[in-house]
Amino acid sequence: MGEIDPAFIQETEYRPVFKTIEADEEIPLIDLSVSTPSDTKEVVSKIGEASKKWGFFQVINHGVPLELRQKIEKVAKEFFDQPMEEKRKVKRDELHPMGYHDGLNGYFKDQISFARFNHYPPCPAPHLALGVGRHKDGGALTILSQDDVGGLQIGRRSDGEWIPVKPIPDAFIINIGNCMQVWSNDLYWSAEHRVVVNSQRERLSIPFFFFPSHYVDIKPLDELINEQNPAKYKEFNWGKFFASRNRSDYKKRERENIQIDHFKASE
Ligand SMILES: O=C(O)CCC(=O)C(=O)O
Ligand SMILES: [Fe+2]
Repeated sequence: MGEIDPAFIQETEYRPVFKTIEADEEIPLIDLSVSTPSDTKEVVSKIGEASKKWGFFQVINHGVPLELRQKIEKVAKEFFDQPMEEKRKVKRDELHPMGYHDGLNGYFKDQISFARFNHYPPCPAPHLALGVGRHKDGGALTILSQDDVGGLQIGRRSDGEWIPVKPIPDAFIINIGNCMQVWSNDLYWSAEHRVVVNSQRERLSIPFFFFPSHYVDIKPLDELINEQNPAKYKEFNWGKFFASRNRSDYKKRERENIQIDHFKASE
């Protein structure tokens, strides 16, 4: 285990505090197996409640074959086990904010959704650093596969307390992104989250970010808006919002990343 890259060292106020968090609450675990219409109704209602209260939930019995997931994890591990100079060839930088990116022969021409492979090596100073700093996912929805190591924490909607997300074998974590929060006019919540690291074990996670097409303009849905519930956001263009977030990821020390709060109607 070598030196810690200064880019990962957090300002004092953002460093993780390793107190034992009494898990007085956890994000909901939702079983997606249904056999009757009333089961479906119940699942839909649980997803709605979880999206309001937490903006995060885990699902089991999702229908994605375990072997497929294991195959993807194996390939990811092979990639991260390569020498650093090989991996550097696909490094993200300001000119190539997406790093290595496969356009899949244009099959997803208007689609800008993508999967990311996050690798967190053991860290010599977990109390100074974060694997991923606090942020909200910008898109519509994220589906995250994590291994059994743990480290993801989410800011509870009610009080901002950091709550760990327990690894559950073969579950997927689903979280609401910024677009969904705006479409629902703040009914559903795009929760802040971060990743703490540890000095013992490496960790792998694979989020899939569902994004609208770049030309889509985002605003609260008309059917949710009325005099009692006025639009809480001004319209903004998703492609521009995303591009600007991507660029400012590389300047985070100088400038705050653009957030949906900047489009609040009252401002
Ligand atoms: O590694 C994780 O558990 C979450 C990563 C994450 O939040 C992200 O890539 O946006
Ligand atoms: Fe995230």
